[in-house]
Amino acid sequence: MQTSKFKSLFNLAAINKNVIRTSVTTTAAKSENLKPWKEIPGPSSLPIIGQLHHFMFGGVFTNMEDPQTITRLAKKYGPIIRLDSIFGKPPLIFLSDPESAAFVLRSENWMPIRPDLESLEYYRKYYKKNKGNKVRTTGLSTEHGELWKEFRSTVNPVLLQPKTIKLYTAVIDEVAQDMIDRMKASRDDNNMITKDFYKEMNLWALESIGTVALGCRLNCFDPNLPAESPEWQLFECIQELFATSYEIDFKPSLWRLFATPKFNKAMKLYEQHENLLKHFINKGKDNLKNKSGIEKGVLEKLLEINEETAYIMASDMLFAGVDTAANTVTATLYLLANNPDKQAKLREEIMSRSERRPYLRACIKESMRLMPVVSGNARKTSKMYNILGYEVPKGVNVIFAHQAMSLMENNFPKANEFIPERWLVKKNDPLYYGHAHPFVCLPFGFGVRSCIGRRIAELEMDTFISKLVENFEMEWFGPPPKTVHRALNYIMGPYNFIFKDIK
Ligand code: HEM
Repeated sequence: MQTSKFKSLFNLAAINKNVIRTSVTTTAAKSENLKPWKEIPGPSSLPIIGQLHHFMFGGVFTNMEDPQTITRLAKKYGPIIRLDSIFGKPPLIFLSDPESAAFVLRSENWMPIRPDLESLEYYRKYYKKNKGNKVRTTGLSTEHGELWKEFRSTVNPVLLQPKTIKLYTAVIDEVAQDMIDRMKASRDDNNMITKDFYKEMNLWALESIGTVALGCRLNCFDPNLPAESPEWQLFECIQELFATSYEIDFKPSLWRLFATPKFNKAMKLYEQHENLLKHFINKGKDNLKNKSGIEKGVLEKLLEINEETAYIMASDMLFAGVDTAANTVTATLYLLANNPDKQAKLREEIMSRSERRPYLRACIKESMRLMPVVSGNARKTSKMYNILGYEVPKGVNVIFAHQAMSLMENNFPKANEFIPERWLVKKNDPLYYGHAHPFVCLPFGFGVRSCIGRRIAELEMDTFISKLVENFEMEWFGPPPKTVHRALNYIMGPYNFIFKDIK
């Protein structure tokens, strides 16, 4: 039981509301001093339909895909916003107060529950079981409690060891070089990529994570790959899965009450994904027979635990590691193309061939602050909280609005500008990132449940972005690309990049 009390020590200036904060949070709070959950500000609620009308024409959630929705709501309602239960989905709270976020995230750090991909959880826990499959642990993305903890403790030593990740340096470099060659070959006379840029970045990310999760090159870049090949099917299946899961997991949907056509489609796609992964893991196992070198890679180590662990982890890596890396690279390229001075500075660092590349790291961090692929982390409360004077009950999904907080001037000065230097300058510089509360910007999540693929993602992105900057002078024309918020923030284009060869 959490008993400690935190006092709020700093001002909240960014929000239009005057919120006088006395205490932040405590689970042992005296509830008589707290305002009830229903009084938390938020869109109005009607009898029976609750807040549903706000999702309809003209409502604040009509355009849920607008990444600025939470910023707008925070301006209107303040740092804590309530959304009631709709169609069986648990109620939701958006928090844009970093100290409260810190308290909840820390308090939930023993066995955190992250509300996420509910339809995938259903597929893994119930749909498979109904078909006669034994299901013990379903994976990091979908498991909670003791089973999650046990599984995470088993796979942490495999995925978080720098020595193991380093083994992939050469093959990740090979994938990046192949993608550069593919991009060079697909430019028109104006040095613009003629292929679908969104797909291209996703192909790069799938090919990269495939080397780790499946222990083999998928060869997705092969221009002669037939549409019915397992490689292409896997790529298409992942894209479709994300679109379908968004429709039923993140938008109001009745699938929790009965099997809707979209729900049935999602189950079919999850099944197809599983079968394709098993095919590729078998290919990876064959590769292991001809392996040279004694150091064991991720697939080999996971297979040593058992085959189910290798499959579950591969599935999670492909779910969590493709769109995330692809969108982060696209965002970084856009920001570099739009800021030629920063791009030139980065090129200088890369061309120096120094092993340390602090400016590259700073550019990626800054891109994840300004245009994050994950707009907010989330936890389901395992107990009652006092947040900013309100009683927040157990079982509520709390979304920490990191994207909104990261773009507030009181957290990061010149918040809307791309300034990688803020991650490198000293304390006495007003731009120094450390002046912001550490829970404002958490692109890889927090604590024991933070991103297990972080090291792999960093290796992939560092390698690919370095090669891009080394090979191309990147320019951008026209307005910024459109970004839509689904489960993640997706950069949808138009992709007005120009990739000129470096002379
Ligand atoms: C730029 C790339 C990426 C970003 C920004 C990112 C971000 C995140 C975030 C925010 C979480 C939730 C953490 C939390 O709840 O505290 C997460 C979880 C996770 N990520 Fe990543 N991720 C990236 C790439 C990857 C890659 C390449 C993999 C593949 C290995 C991966 C695998 C996972 C898995 C399996 C989880 C669930 C962990 C758990 O619940 O125990 N991610 N990621």
